[in-house]
Amino acid sequence: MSVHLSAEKGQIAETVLLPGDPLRAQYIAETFLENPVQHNTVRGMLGFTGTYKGRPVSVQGTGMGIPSAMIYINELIEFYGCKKLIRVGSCGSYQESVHIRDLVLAQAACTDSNINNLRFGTANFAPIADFSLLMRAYQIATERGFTAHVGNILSSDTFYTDDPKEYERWARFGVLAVEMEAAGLYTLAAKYGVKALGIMTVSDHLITREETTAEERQLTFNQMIEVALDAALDVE
Ligand SMILES: O=P(O)(O)O[C@H]1O[C@H](CO)[C@@H](O)[C@H]1O
Ligand SMILES: O=c1cc[nH]c(=O)[nH]1
Repeated sequence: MSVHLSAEKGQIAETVLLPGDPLRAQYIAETFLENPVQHNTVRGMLGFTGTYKGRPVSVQGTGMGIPSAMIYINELIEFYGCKKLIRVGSCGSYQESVHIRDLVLAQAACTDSNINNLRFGTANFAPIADFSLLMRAYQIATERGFTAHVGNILSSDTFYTDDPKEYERWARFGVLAVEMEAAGLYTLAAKYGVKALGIMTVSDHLITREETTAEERQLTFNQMIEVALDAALDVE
């Protein structure tokens, strides 16, 4: 076991889906995986391993925010040897053209977190998705008629902001949506030379103020999961 995960070495697959919400991890395992076995309950951050179309796949909750997610991602890569990590999360839209329940495939992730200033000082590192996973995910989404947007997102350290219009400065530069983990995932994937992608479903809209329910965020978003699983299967 690693510091925050109780699985034995070899019990977690090379491909891992990473929802922030541990109950979404359970839903994914029970809905999409064959023979899922729970491999983690430490801190209630549920993790499962099963098969998808006969191939081993794990799903591990990461909690909310870059610091929490990076703990799990670090241990998954360093201790368990995970090689394809796909975040399946919710996000808030920053653009009129990106509607609730649409998919956002994060080509890159800006951040207001200090994680990379700690590494690179005043220089900026650009956290980006694995191109093969990104391309395949986009192909699968469009083949199935899902609405998918590819572009830049913001991984923010804050969910609640003092200024409700703060999103405008990011939106002006084409940022599609906000969530709280992808920049951390992409940074660690670059550091360790593994493949990563963030696929998010729009759960709420910063401009129109439309939103999905907590139950939807926990239990639905099936299009995103299908795209993540099939893209992972198709990319070596
Ligand atoms: O739905 P998840 O995957 O948790 O993702 C988003 O939702 C949480 C905030 O409500 C943050 O973790 C954010 O990134
Ligand atoms: O981090 C997030 C996730 C969903 N919606 C938001 O506004 N922010």
